[in-house]
Amino acid sequence: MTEAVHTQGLFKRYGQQIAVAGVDLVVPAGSFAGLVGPNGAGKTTTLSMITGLLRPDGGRAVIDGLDVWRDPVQVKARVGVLPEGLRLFERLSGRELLHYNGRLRAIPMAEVEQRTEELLGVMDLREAADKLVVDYSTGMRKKIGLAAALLHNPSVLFLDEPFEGVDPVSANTLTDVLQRFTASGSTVIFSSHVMDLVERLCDWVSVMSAGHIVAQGPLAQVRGDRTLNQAFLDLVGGPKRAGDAGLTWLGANGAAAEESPSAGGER
Ligand SMILES: Nc1ncnc2c1ncn2[C@@H]1O[C@H](COP(=O)(O)OP(=O)(O)OP(=O)(O)O)[C@@H](O)[C@H]1O
Repeated sequence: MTEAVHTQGLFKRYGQQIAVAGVDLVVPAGSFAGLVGPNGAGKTTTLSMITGLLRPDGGRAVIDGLDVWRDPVQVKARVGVLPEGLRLFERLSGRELLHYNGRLRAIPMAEVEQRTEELLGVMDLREAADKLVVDYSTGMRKKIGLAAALLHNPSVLFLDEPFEGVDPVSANTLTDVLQRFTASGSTVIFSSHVMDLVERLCDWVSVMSAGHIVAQGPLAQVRGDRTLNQAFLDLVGGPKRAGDAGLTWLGANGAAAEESPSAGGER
């Protein structure tokens, strides 16, 4: 198995809080891989360390055989990233943003222009191409961010919650683009909370909980004879029943209103 990504003992601490507690993540080349885990499991911190955005306190991350923190320039040429809390140049139009990214990547201008038009078309952003990014909707921002991440044809694409805020039609478009991308041997790694989506798209899954990888492998192996959602709940230990947390007062409006003297019919 050729590995697109692997990490060894990746570790990050924020004060007393251990966010990532020695993660060995493996993703085979050509996979459509899902990184799943509950809120606060350490997914974003892990992806940030693997993509060279956040320096680990320990361990190493390797992409296409290159150490992310020793060969940062070579690694960054090979990866595309759609990070959480995407920051874009708001005063550029969508088209200008893609041109700018292409020039940053030293792609010849004629090539940049051709790729830009194709990506704008596929993402259904042609009509909005000359609009400033500041005026884009959440879903449009995701799509232009993904287009920017794809423009240099990376070998590995990292996406943090790529489908959040994206309408179903656009989500289908994004899915098509990403499936075409992996079919040609490139690798997609995305984090998500939407188990149905991960189950539908991914052939490889890594499950994180409390800073650790608790399961990892081909989808069929991680899922077993359960749905991925059930496997996830079994692995991370959920769900908590609302009654356990109290909340006896919640939703009692009708009953309270009937019992309340001020609501009664005595006048
Ligand atoms: N900059 C920071 N400073 C302090 N603690 C942080 C910081 N970033 C993350 N953490 C903590 O690290 C842990 C992992 O956070 P992270 O954002 O990686 O989780 P996640 O799995 O991506 O969560 P979510 O699904 O909610 O996005 C959490 O406990 C979080 O509070």
